[in-house]
Amino acid sequence: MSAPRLICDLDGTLIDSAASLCAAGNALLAELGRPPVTVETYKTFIGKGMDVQVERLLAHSGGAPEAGLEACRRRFRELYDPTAHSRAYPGAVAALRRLAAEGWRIGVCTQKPQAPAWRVLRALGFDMIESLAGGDSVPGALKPDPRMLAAAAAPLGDGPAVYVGDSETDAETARAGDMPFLLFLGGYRHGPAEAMHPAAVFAHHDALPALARAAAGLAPGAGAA
Ligand SMILES: O=C(O)COP(=O)(O)O
Ligand SMILES: [Mg+2]
Repeated sequence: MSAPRLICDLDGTLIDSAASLCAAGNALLAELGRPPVTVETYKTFIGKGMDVQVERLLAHSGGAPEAGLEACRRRFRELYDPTAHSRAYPGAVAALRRLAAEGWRIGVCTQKPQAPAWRVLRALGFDMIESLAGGDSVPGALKPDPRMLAAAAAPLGDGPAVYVGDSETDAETARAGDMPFLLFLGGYRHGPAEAMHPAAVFAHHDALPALARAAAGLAPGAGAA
């Protein structure tokens, strides 16, 4: 059988990155002479990519400044350091290592541009990731466009594929891409989990390998070999 494939969202699923995004947002606000926002507030801006985050942040803090939205988006990218204040969720690296050792092929599908996404994955020990589709991978497409999921999955062969994410956008992406969806409850979703109709939910990444096997239709403990 072809190797099973696990496609993972990044922010709020593999890494807790809200503090690093919030730090860039607050540095931008400081340059504009505006007061900072809390990480909890910043989490409500996450889900549709960095450009939308900046738009929502500025709308929250008084509207687009004279410099213009595009200039602020560019400045945000310059200020953003994906490795500062980011951490892997407990057990996330171990869960993916375990699946990779069983023969799974693993990719990432994120709204974050590819360069900072690869940087933070390498910095936090996700060396089993083989493919990545980012916000700048498919021209004009962000999740929930299923071309994003296809771009992450295609380099990994043609085995059964499962998508794991944390947000409403991820649930829609999985539906559009016709993949079973596993929902991590500790990320940045904006509403109740039930409304997203996941195949399964988990609160700690220790649970992920068994849920991924079940969602891919594999026997418990079975790998690709
Ligand atoms: O950038 C965002 O808004 C969300 O990023 P993600 O797709 O990695 O969760
Ligand atoms: Mg996410």
